[in-house]
Amino acid sequence: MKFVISGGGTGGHIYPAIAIANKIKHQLPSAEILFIGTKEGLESDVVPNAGYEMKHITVSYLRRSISLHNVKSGFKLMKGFFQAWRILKDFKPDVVIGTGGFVCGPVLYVASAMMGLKTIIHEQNVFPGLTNRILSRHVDVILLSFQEASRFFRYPQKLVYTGNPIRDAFFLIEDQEAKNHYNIDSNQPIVLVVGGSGGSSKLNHAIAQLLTTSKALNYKLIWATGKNHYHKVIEAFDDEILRNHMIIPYIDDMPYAVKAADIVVCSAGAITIAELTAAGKPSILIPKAHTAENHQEYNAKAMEEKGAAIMLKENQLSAEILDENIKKILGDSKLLESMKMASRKSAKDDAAEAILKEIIRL
Ligand SMILES: CC(=O)N[C@H]1[C@@H](OP(=O)(O)OP(=O)(O)OC[C@H]2O[C@@H](n3ccc(=O)[nH]c3=O)[C@H](O)[C@@H]2O)O[C@H](CO)[C@@H](O)[C@@H]1O
Repeated sequence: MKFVISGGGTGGHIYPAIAIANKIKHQLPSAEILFIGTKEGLESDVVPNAGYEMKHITVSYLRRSISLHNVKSGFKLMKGFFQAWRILKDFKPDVVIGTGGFVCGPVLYVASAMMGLKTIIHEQNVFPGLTNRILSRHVDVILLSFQEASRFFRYPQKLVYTGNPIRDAFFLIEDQEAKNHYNIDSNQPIVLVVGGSGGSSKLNHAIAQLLTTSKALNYKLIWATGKNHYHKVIEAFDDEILRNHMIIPYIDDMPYAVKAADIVVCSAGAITIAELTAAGKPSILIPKAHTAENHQEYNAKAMEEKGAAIMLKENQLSAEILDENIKKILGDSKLLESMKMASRKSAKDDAAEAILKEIIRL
C-alpha cells in the first residue's frame, strides 16, 4: 500500500506525522510512504533524518487586505496546488494523511476535493488550526486528540478520538540508558529546558538570567534554545557556564533528552506534553502567550490540575521564580514521585495504534 503524509512548519505538526509513519512501517513493512513538505520548514531536516523520502511544494498565506503580497502569494499558492497534484498523480497513494500546518492545505485539498482520494487529518490541539478547519469539509476522517475539540467541527460522523501519536522511543528508553547516552555520570539532577520546536524568547531570557546571576546551581541543564535564538543566547555566557551545562540550538534526539531529565521546564505545546506524559516526567509548564485561543494555557492548566505540572504564566516568569519552583520539586522526593506518577497516568499510550486502525479501515 502507498501513503502520502503531509504536515509541517513546526515540530508539533511534524513529529506526529513521523510517529504515524513509524507505526505504518512497523505494521505494514512493505508500505511505501512519501512525505510532502516545504523546503524552508523544519520538516526538510527532520523527515529525511527520520529515514523518510520527502517531496517539496511551495506554500504561502494570504493577508486579510488587498496588497501586492496577496498577488504574489496567490501565484505561489496556485503553484503549490499544481505541485501537490503532480506528486499525488505520479505516486498514486491509497490514503493521504495530513497532520496540520500550511503545507498540508494544498496537499489534502487536492487529494480530497479534486482527486477523490481517501483522506484523513489529525488535529493535535483542543482548538483546531485554520488549515484543518478548512479541510474538515472535504476529508473522509478527522482524528482528534481531545474530545473537547469535537465542538469546533461541523461533521460529527467524521470524528474519531485517538489522542496524540508520539514516537515509541518515549515509552521504551529507560532513564538510566538516556543518562548514559549523554555521559551523565554525576548525581546532579538534570533539568531539561525547551521552548517548543522554535524555542521561546521569554523562557530563554529567564534561564539566561538564572545562569548569570546564580552560578552555583545544584542541577545541570540540558537546554535547547531554539535554532534562531542560539547565538544571541550564548553571547552572554562564560566558559564555565558553557562547560557546566549542555546548551544547544536544537535537540535531535528528544526521547533521550526527556528520559534523562528529572524535570522538564518547557512551553505547553500538545505534542511536548504527550511526550512528557509517556515518559512520566514532572514539569514546569510555561504556556506561550498569544497562541490561537490561548490553547497552551488550557493544556498547561489541565496538567496542573492532574498534579503532573506546575504552570507559570509568561508574564510572571523570572529567574527567581523558576529557580524556586525547580528547587521545590527537586527538593521534595514525595512531591517529585507524585508528579511523576500523575504525569505517567495522563499518557494516552495507544494513540498511534488507534490512528493506524482508522487508516486501515479507510
Ligand atoms: C506557538 C504555537 O502555536 N505552538 C504550537 C506548535 O508548537 P510546537 O511546534 O512547539 O509543538 P510542541 O511543543 O507540541 O512539539 C514540539 C515537538 O518538537 C520536538 N522538539 C522540540 C525542540 C527540540 O529541540 N527538539 C525537538 O525534537 C519535541 O520533542 C516535540 O515533538 O504545535 C503544537 C501542536 O500542534 C501546539 O500545541 C503548539 O501550541
